[in-house]
Amino acid sequence: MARLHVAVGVILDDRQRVLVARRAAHRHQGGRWEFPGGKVEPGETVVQALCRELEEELAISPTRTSPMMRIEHDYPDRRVSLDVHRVSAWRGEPRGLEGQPLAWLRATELARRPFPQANLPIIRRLALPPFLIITEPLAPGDLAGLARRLQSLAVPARGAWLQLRLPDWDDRAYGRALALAIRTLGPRGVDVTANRSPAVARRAGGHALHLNARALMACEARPEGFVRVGASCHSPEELARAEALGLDYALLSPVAATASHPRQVPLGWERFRDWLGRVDLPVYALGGLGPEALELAWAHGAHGVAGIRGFWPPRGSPP
Ligand SMILES: Nc1nc2c([nH]c(=O)n2[C@@H]2O[C@H](COP(=O)(O)OP(=O)(O)OP(=O)(O)O)[C@@H](O)[C@H]2O)c(=O)[nH]1
Ligand SMILES: [Mg+2]
Repeated sequence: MARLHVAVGVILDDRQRVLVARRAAHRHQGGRWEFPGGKVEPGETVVQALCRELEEELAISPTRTSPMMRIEHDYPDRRVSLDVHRVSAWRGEPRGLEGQPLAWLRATELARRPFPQANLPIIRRLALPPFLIITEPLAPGDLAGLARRLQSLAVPARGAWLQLRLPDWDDRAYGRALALAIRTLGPRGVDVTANRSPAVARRAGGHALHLNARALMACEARPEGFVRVGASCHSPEELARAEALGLDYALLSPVAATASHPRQVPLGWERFRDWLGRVDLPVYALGGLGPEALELAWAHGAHGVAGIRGFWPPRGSPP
């Protein structure tokens, strides 16, 4: 059975909602929801096919696309290869030209609708927000200062999570900081990831864990008891280890020059794209980048942007 090559569009608005459509009952995987798209015709590139399908099905013309992932899936009656691209800008107002119902859904809402089995990796990937905000250095034990900084955080409309990175704090103070961050940011929709030993993270109520490159390379297996585990990487070997351990994401740095690590040689975007292309893992670009770099990061294969300075208001500015 020949594999069907399909161009699939993850159409994202500026609040990170995704446009989905319901497939007509009589079609393959009928009645389920889908990301709009269709078969790549002979002689077409994937992006050309995607643009044609979105014109035919939704009356929109994509003006900005970026590669997101590729999925091979075997149904009992059909083998498909989904070439998934983000669509982050387009001309026109989407309409269901084939009479198909449409809906704009947040990542958390996708999981509640029936999708074809092949789409599950897309839905899992969209559950990771595009921004990962890392805490700035802070005087050890200064919980009041941390509370003020967390209050001042302007959460991007596309969604973000926070990595609590306080390497100078001892375990006891770190545990209190983690509990405080979860309490403060949880209600604002910002998930908090601990950058500490699994035991300290668990004791403070943390459910997501981040490993630095040294901890990653020392790990024999994925740490247990966390809904999400990721790692900092600076080389293809470290990325390969993160993938082999079954981690959920990686940070790859430094993409550009940074004030916090002035002696490290930046990777540049071309090497960044080359390295992340060797693994099947969502990778955040880190190093000298702020939220404005998101489209550039997407264009180079990244899942999103991680950073410190570009995400926090200047110190001393009004809350
Ligand atoms: N468009 C789309 N197709 C998907 C998704 N997930 C998935 O398994 N598929 C499968 O990919 C195949 C091709 O998609 P399609 O039916 O949209 O193809 P098309 O627009 O060219 O339609 P046509 O068959 O009416 O010519 C179908 O077997 C479909 O079940 C998805 O999210 N979007
Ligand atoms: Mg279609």
